[in-house]
This record gives sequence, C-alpha cells and structure tokens, in this order.
Amino acid sequence: ESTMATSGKVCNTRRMRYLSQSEAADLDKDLFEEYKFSVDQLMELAGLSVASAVARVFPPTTHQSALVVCGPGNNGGDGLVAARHLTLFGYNVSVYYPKRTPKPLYDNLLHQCVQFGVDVITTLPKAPEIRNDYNLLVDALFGFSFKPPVRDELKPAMDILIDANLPVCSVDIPSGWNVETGPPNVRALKPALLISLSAPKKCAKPEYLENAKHFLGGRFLPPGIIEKYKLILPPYPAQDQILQLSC
Ligand SMILES: NC(=O)C1=CN([C@@H]2O[C@H](COP(=O)(O)OP(=O)(O)OC[C@H]3O[C@@H](n4cnc5c(N)ncnc54)[C@H](O)[C@@H]3O)[C@@H](O)[C@H]2O)[C@H](O)CC1
Ligand SMILES: [K+]
Repeated sequence: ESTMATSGKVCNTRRMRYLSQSEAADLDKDLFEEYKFSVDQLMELAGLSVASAVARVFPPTTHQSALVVCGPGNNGGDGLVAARHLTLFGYNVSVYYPKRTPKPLYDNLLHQCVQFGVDVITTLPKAPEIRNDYNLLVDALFGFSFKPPVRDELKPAMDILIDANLPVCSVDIPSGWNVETGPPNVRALKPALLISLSAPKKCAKPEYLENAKHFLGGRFLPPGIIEKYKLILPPYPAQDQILQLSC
C-alpha cells in the first residue's frame, strides 16, 4: 500500500482497482466501439503522457539520449508517438522497431518520427556499448495483449531491455511480464518507471514494482467507463496528462 505526495497532494493507492488482462481488452474495445474513439486519438494522448512522465523523472538535461524500443502492436504505436514528443521536449531520440506492422497508422507515425529527427536504427548495439550511446530506454515492446513466452523474433529487443543496465521506462506493462501475475521468475525486466495507461493492470501492484516509480497516464476515460469497470482512480492534478501513483 502506498501513500505519497505529488504537487502538494497525497495520493492513496490503497483502494485502487487493478484490471485483469481481459478487462483491459474489453475496456479498450468499448472505447473504440461504444465511444467511437479512433486509435490515433487515444494513441496520441497515451504517447504524450508517456513522454511527459519520462521527462518528469529523467529530464533531458541529465538523460539526453533516449532509445525507444517498439513492438508490433499498439504498445509500439504509443512508443512511436512518445518518441516524437520526446524530440519536442529536447531529447536526442532513436527508435528500434524490428517487427513493423504494415498499416497506415504505424507507417505514418514512423514517417513523422523521421521528420522530427528521430534516428531509426535497424541494428541494436551490444549490451555493454549501448551505454555509450544512450542514457535511457523506453520499453514499448509489449502491452496488455502480451502472452508469454517471448517469440524468437523479438528476443533481441527483449534482451537489450534487460541487459543494457540503463534506466527503463515501461509503457503500460513491463515487457515480458505476465499482465496479471507480474515478473517472470527468471530474467525479469526491472523498470525504473512504469506509466500505466488509462488504468493500472494487475501486474502494476506495488508488490511487483519494487522501487519503480509509477505514473498513471492516458487521461481520456469517459465517466461511463469509470463506472462500468468500477475504477477507483486518484484525480489528475489540474490540467496534467500524468499522475504519480508511487515513488
Ligand atoms: N485502452 C488504453 O488505455 C489504450 C492503450 N493503448 C495501448 O495499446 C496496448 C495494447 O495494444 P495491442 O495492440 O492490443 O497489443 P500489444 O501492443 O500488447 O501487443 C500485441 C502484439 O504483440 C505480439 N505479441 C504478443 N505476445 C507475443 C509474444 N509472446 N512474443 C512475440 N510477440 C508477441 C502480437 O502478435 C501483436 O503483434 C496497451 O498496452 C497500450 O499501450 C492504445 O494505444 C490506446 C488505448
Ligand atoms: K511495454
């Protein structure tokens, strides 16, 4: 149970409800089907909140160069959006996006990254040398649709997040973790920061996060969804896109 202060306010996460994997998928489906949001709309807000939390915890003055590791689904799309916003916040940004989903949404996000000066890399540096090139990693590999184990084609991306010995900022789910039961017993990624999107999933309980900072982002839930899923979320401060849940 954690109680902490942010912007002079105390946020108590004791009563917070954590979603199961199927609830997270149902909630997502409702946003698109019942509420008529487009993926682009929500992804933009999700990615902006990711970049905001990264900059709050690891500002570009101390962590100039960021590598965003993007997976094939919407979690990877959030990463592509975050990469673009990170350039606007003053970072040098690279993206590693090994398995590209051929859809206009992702093509356009990647195109925008390039236009904003993001370096799209196709070969990963080795684990020891990666620390010469980057100060932090953004983990946008897998989100709430991940089913273990990691398939071979994405193992190098998973491995670098674990082996780099750089602070890792995980988008929605720490990649490789079970969405409900948390870190695997062996070779678990240990994020420095987790940004839960819209509502935290069960793997984001304080008992699994150890010393990671935990933020909530994706400030777009309609009241009907909060009611339907019986969400108990602390209020966002003022106009902020992010809310710190624990230190
Ligand atoms: N409701 C919200 O708050 C929103 C969240 N967003 C983000 O969307 C992801 C969930 O996206 P989805 O496309 O459903 O799935 P993932 O990105 O988690 O991954 C699917 C992708 O990964 C492949 N995959 C699954 N398991 C494995 C494995 N073991 N090995 C290799 N590859 C695997 C699968 O084949 C797919 O290609 C959520 O977490 C948020 O980050 C939206 O952006 C906005 C609304
Ligand atoms: K992730």
